Amino acid sequence: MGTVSPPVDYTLYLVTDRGLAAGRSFEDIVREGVEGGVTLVQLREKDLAVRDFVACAVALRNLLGEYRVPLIVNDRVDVALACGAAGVHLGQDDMDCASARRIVGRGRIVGVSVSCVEEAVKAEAQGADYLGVSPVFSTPTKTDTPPAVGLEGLRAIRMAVRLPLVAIGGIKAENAADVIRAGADGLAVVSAIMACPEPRVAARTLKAAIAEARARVRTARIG
Ligand SMILES: Cc1ncc(COP(=O)(O)OP(=O)(O)O)c(N)n1
Ligand SMILES: Cc1ncsc1CCOP(=O)(O)O
Ligand SMILES: [Mg+2]
Repeated sequence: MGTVSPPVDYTLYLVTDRGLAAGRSFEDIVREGVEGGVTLVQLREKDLAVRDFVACAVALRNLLGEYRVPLIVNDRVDVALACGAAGVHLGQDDMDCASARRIVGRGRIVGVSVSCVEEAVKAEAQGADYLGVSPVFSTPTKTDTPPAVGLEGLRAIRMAVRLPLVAIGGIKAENAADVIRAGADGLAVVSAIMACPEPRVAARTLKAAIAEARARVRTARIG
């Protein structure tokens, strides 16, 4: 398993999509999300030239540095290294986890998207730091995905691996408790914060839902 210091808080993971900014400043949305309780941010850019991707990543890393919130870069190991990000997130069609680990070493986070037990077990064996269980629910934000794994699929992956699990896909405050109960350590969201007119409130609401669900899980374990 990869080791990262200091420990990463996966509780509320904001994955960016500037297409959802709707005329607002992308940086302001991220800032408000962080002020509302986002604990980790992933820069997800699909259309930027690599030079612009790096520039954007450096700017975001500087912004997040004010709050001591780590930055993860989606898809690109080179961009993650170039901007001094805390880590990189890789899907099943991106660079494989073992190769990425060889490049970034032990001091950076490598996250891997998984949608079944087999992928989860493999990513754990290859040294991933966390898994993005993806998608838990189908979502208009990303449609080129495997079928949604649902709460049952998430539970099965929880039983199979020890790594922190971040649930992504269709996560909202309304289903946050179910997802935490099914075994997620954290929730990753795009539209629930990026498309919300009040990102600070959205983050706060999600954070409260997670805290309450965790407290209930703890109580149920004791009782
Ligand atoms: C936390 C997290 N989990 C899953 C994904 C999806 O990654 P991937 O399958 O590579 O798809 P793209 O995001 O690259 O379109 C993610 N980005 N973050
Ligand atoms: C990036 C990504 N990977 C799997 S689903 C998804 C999008 C999640 O978006 P939303 O939180 O708006 O459902
Ligand atoms: Mg990817």
